Amino acid sequence: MSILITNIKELLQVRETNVTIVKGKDMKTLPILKNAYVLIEHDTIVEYGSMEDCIDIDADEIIDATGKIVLPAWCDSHTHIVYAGDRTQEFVDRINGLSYEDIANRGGGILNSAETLQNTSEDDLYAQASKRLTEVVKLGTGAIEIKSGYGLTIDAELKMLRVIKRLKHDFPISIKPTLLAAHAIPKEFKDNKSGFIDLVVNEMIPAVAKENLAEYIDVFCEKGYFDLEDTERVLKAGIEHRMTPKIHVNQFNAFGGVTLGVKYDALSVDHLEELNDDDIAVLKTSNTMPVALPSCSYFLSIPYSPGRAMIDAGLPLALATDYNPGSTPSGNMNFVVSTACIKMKLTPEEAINAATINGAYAMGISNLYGSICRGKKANLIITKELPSYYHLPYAFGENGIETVIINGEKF
Ligand SMILES: N=CN[C@@H](CCC(=O)O)C(=O)O
Ligand SMILES: [Zn+2]
Repeated sequence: MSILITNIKELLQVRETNVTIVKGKDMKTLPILKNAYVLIEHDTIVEYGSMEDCIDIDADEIIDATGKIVLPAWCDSHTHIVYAGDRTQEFVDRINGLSYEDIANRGGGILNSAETLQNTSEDDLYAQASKRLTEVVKLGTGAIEIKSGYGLTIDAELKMLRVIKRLKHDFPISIKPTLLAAHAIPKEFKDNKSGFIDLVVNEMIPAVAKENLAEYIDVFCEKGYFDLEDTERVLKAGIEHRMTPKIHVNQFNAFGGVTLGVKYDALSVDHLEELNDDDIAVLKTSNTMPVALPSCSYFLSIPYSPGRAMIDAGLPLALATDYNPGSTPSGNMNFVVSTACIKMKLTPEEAINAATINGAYAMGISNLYGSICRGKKANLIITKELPSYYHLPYAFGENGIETVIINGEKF
């Protein structure tokens, strides 16, 4: 099967060499080809170029993209898309004055989602997650990371990870599974946090590793959740079981989580709404990708991660949704890109780099995803007719996407 996309008004993120990360001022550059074509064979981008050179190319299907933009599908490197039910009541409680912290302190929040998930069958959980995943792929997501963390018991964490495994099997997009056992302290361990860490380290991580269900190990390193010592214990155990750290840090407080992540060579450190100069300095010495989650800031009305300062300091930056029932009930990467431009002052070029190639880096797949490059996977977005690619972040809330191609097939 081959597809030839012709007359593309603007072909974005075209890379002649297989660039796998973009940092600092290079993020301002988004290579673009005007009046272009792309040729896909099976699941791979095999050629692209100017329409002037598109002669004698035949394909099983030709898509005329006159007036339209083509770009790599979004790479969403941080989600909790496998969850049960919703937290709409907490949403209303927050409108009426409670904070995210107040809700967690009275036993709601993550514990609320964990209770619902524990009482949901694996099939039902799969059905709920698969509906969400279908929707986000239609919104242009072509690779995604999915975390556990609403189980908090061995059985329920395994249930979540098995659902992720089924999604991986049933969907054409790339899915990366993460074990986030240390997401909140279960009620039964309220006064025995170290007992819960023992359970995570001695039982959950080995059980998950035995079934090979997670590539990454995550911890919610935050005041009231897990401190540096807890985080270090979990990361070490994960690494011993061949999982790479990829952690939640600095959402509400900056107290050394970034340095710890870098010490253990985390693939990414995510959230970073509260970031200080030391954090930026240590990230500069590392291969760790900082990941910002602007829809979480929007939904919780908390500060936005200082993406502008990070890029100006020479760092790379990735953008992801954080799709989850409590802090970000949205998996729309288009909104993330818009919000990063509007609220974090990223240029459209920086935001698109952050949501494609750098998002792929934060999932360890930027050799195959995140740019238009010969030999890379054919995961592409074709927009509706648009005046220019600026309209993607500018016309926030509008769905500019017409077609999504995943692995060389229309989704
Ligand atoms: N902050 C920790 N975990 C999720 C939210 C969890 C929840 O509220 O359900 C996040 O990344 O925002
Ligand atoms: Zn998260």
